[in-house]
Amino acid sequence: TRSTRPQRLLGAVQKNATRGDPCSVIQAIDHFCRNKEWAMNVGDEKGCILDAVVSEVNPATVLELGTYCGYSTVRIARLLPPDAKLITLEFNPDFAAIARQVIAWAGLEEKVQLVEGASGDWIPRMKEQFGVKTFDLVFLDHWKDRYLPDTKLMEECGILRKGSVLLADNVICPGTPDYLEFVRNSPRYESQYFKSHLEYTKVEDGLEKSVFLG
Ligand SMILES: Cc1ncnc2c1ncn2[C@@H]1O[C@H](/C=C/CNC(=O)c2cc(-c3ccc(F)cc3)cc(O)c2O)[C@@H](O)[C@H]1O
Ligand SMILES: [Mg+2]
Repeated sequence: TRSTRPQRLLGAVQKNATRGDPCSVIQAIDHFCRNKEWAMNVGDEKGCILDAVVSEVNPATVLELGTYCGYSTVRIARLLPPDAKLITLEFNPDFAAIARQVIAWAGLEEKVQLVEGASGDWIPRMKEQFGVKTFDLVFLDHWKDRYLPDTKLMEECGILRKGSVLLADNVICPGTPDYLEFVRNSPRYESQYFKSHLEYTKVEDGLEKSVFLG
């Protein structure tokens, strides 16, 4: 049977990237998506903004919602200090299997814990399951209608602390209007929009950075 796009993306990584070299994995995926088949990775342009926020926050604990093929997982994990931890949630087992191999090819398994399951089920269990009290940085890139409910859930579960940074992809395209309205109008967040473009296209998109004020 015909391979899937994530399988072909993994093939491009294994063919063109150097094992243990995260930058070559990122480049291989961006080249594949720009020249062969578009895929919903945060991409190189928004990826540079992601890199800047990760470097600024210098997080010890990161939560990623929506792993897909692991592109942003690799982008983030490559910038983390040695004993920092990135937990990434993915409920599609086929995508999770691809992402594990992409993360392994980049040599970042030690820093990444990929958890298969739905964010709504796992957010309440972060403390007991992984011993993580709060997250310094959360990257939201899963179903767009889950950004707001999951943010409210993270608040309720107490996994955000004063100063925790939420960084949300696709706030313009496909768009997350209810989430954007919430973080921009809630007194509990200080929000900032980073204008960019939809990955590998000229369409406007951007990232919203929201600092939880406690
Ligand atoms: C509650 C829950 N729990 C766990 N995993 C979850 C989860 N909800 C989803 N997932 C997982 O996360 C990824 C889903 C990502 C959704 N992203 C997008 O839909 C997306 C779309 C575009 C896009 C833009 C213009 C177009 F014309 C077409 C597509 C661009 C993007 O950057 C996107 O992120 C995917 O791997 C899915 O299994
Ligand atoms: Mg996205």
